[in-house]
Amino acid sequence: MNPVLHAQHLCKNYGNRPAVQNLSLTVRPGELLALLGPNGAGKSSTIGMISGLLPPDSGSIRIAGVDLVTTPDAAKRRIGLVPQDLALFEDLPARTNLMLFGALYGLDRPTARNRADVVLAQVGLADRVSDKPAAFSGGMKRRLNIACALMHEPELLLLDEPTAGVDPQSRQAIFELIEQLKRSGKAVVYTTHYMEEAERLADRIVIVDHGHIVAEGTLHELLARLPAAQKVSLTLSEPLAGNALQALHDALPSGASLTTRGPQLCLAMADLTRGLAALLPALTAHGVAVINLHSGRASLEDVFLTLTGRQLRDPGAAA
Ligand SMILES: Nc1ncnc2c1ncn2[C@@H]1O[C@H](COP(=O)(O)OP(=O)(O)OP(=O)(O)O)[C@@H](O)[C@H]1O
Repeated sequence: MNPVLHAQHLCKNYGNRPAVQNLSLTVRPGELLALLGPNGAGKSSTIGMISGLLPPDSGSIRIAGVDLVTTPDAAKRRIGLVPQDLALFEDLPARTNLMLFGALYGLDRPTARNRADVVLAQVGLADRVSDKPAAFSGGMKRRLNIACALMHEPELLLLDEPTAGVDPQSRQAIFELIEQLKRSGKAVVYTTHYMEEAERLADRIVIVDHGHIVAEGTLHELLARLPAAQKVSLTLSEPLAGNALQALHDALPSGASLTTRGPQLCLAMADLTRGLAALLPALTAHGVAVINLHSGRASLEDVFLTLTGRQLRDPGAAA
């Protein structure tokens, strides 16, 4: 199947600051590619370039075979952009909002009206056609924002952090909508810094950091790059002092990876039983008790940590 998005060697600098460096992406019909990275990684700049809003300094972008740089109008008709910041007219009814977007994409009035009702049903807002976004919840506004991008039936959908600030119920509705769009053959690029979203929705994941691709593949392929796909998380009675942490590192067999965040301690290694047998006595020796323990498989967070030595998510950020 020919790719809907074929972007190659994209570069973007702001002044002297490189934001995106030699980044290439390919997405096929029915495929969702998650662009995952911490704040400032270059996700929005990438979306800006592949939506035709931000000219790349270099590189090429083809949308369903159409060159976005040399024939922007024809290429943009195939793209639906859902920007990170809501782009809605708060005091106009939902259907009017959609019809305005339809007009922007060149739909005539009867077609725009029909499409508005179709997409409102798709995003679960069929009973709110005459209501204004000003009276909507954050999640409902997000869903209407997505509906706007679907008016002209684009082949490529670009979603820039579409669940920012939404309640769990709307988040679930957005996930189901995206899965339905995928099934209908849309190609989707989805930026997020929530690894759980990438794990749930993505067919392929591209992890970016400082404008570079640091890893890409399916979730399975990315996890397979880790030295240990199993881990155990412990909640301690108190955070470890620096010397205690060093002592734990010294006590562990080689190949073990130990990370801490406040009173949370995470151990990953191929043979967890051997690791725990060394770790637990060392904790006791430092007078630290274990108040909770659970084991699980490694996550994209661990992939990022292994590749960059840093955490994907700002430890202070809300989930
Ligand atoms: N208009 C701009 N002018 C100057 N620098 C910019 C501009 N937009 C982005 N940057 C810088 O480019 C880099 C990449 O930013 P970008 O917004 O693309 O990242 P992001 O991964 O989308 O981040 P976030 O998750 O916070 O939205 C950052 O260092 C940012 O400060």
